[in-house]
Amino acid sequence: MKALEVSNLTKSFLTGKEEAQVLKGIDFSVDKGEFVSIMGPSGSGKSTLLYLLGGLDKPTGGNIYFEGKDLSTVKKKEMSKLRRTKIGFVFQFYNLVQNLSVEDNIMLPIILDGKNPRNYEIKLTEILETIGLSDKRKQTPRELSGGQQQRVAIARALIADPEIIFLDEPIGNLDSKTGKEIMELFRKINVKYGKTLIQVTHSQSAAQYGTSIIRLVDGEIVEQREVVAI
Ligand SMILES: Nc1ncnc2c1ncn2[C@@H]1O[C@H](COP(=O)(O)OP(=O)(O)OP(=O)(O)O)[C@@H](O)[C@H]1O
Repeated sequence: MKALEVSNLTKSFLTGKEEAQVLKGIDFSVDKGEFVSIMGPSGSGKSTLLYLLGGLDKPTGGNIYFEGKDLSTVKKKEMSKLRRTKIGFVFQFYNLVQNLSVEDNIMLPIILDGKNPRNYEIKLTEILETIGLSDKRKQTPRELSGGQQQRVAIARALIADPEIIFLDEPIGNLDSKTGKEIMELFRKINVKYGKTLIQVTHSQSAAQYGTSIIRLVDGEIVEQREVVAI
């Protein structure tokens, strides 16, 4: 079963009178349970592609099928619901709410979805254990290291049990040892929990944790290959 299918996807931005075509007809698909890394030079369109796939922005042309559903037919309200329930995001700079505790940050998608956080207590405890922050649940983000803050962001992405998680340079702000630990955690989330992951990364070693690599150059896919375990 396909998690995502993309067909002839294009995206242009208008800056002043100039129209810049950033994505020039992208085609690929992602199976459920895959861990795809999108790589390529700065400005090649990686983040733009990730935001389109995650429904954070709209394409200029082409189609994105999310579990077979054409996103262009999904209304705004339904799209927000889809993002809250089926999609998780992890960003380079964590995007945590500074004055909320670790557990409240993690519960945010549940509260925003109008659900009762009490029903998620057991899940929260399990996730805190998985990410290794059971003893930090009452602390606030500024009391945590960068790696710990990224773990909280990962927990927040997991709490609603999404189908697919998008990662935008998830270890771009971390030292190499911490980055490795975070990548191990993503591998576990992929293999043990069967989540589909799509990451944008500049790091060849981070890409090696995935199952396949898509290389973008100047808004086009120039290479698509399986990751061979070394
Ligand atoms: N909202 C926007 N308005 C205008 N131009 C944009 C917008 N977003 C992105 N671009 C342009 O699209 C191009 C691709 O940007 P994008 O951020 O997708 O690249 P990237 O491959 O992720 O780069 P990096 O590795 O540096 O993050 C760039 O030239 C950028 O200036």
